[in-house]
Amino acid sequence: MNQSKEQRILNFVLQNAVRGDPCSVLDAIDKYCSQKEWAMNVGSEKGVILDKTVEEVSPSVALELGTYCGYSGVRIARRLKEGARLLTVEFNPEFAAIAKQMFEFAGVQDKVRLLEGPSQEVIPQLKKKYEVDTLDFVFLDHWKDRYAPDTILLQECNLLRKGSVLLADNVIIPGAPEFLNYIRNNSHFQCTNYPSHLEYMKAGDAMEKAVFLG
Ligand SMILES: O=C(NCCCCCn1ccnc1)c1cc(-c2ccc(F)cc2)cc(O)c1O
Ligand SMILES: [Mg+2]
Repeated sequence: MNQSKEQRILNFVLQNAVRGDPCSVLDAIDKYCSQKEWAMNVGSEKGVILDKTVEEVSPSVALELGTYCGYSGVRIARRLKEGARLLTVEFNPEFAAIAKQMFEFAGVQDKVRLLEGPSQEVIPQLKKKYEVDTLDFVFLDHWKDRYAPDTILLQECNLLRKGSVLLADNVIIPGAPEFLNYIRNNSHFQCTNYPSHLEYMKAGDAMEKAVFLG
């Protein structure tokens, strides 16, 4: 049975990166996906925006919606302070299996908890089942038509506190118009747009940061 693209990405990392070195894992994924096969990792250019936001927030508890192969999960986890943790949600079991191996190879598995399932089912479980009080940082990178409903769900579940930071990938390509419309017209959020480019391509993309004002 021939391999999936995601399996090929993982194999390239296992053969070309250094076990326990998150940066070498990120570099290997970026090398493979820019030279061999495009894949929907946030990539190195938008990755810098992600890095700076994580450093700024210095979250104790971070949530990622849309794990994929684990690229952004490794990117976030490598920047977390001692004792901080990342919860990452993936709907697709094949992607989740790849990401789990990616986290272990990168050596960030103790900081990352991979939750398999639809975000609309996982989010309401975060407080009771995963012992979350509130979320300091949320990276949205899953189905683009889920960004707005899941942002509403996070509020309904009292998972955001004054100062919680949301960062959304792909608000230009593929685009998240409903989310932008919702968040930019909501007085409880302070929004900032970060123009960039689609991962590994010249096409324009952007990330949107939204700070919850309580
Ligand atoms: O669809 C994307 N991500 C969600 C994948 C499924 C998430 C499943 N899931 C996980 C948890 N809950 C649900 C995505 C797409 C593109 C893209 C851009 C241009 C193009 F021509 C084709 C594709 C670029 C990205 O950066 C993306 O993130
Ligand atoms: Mg994305």
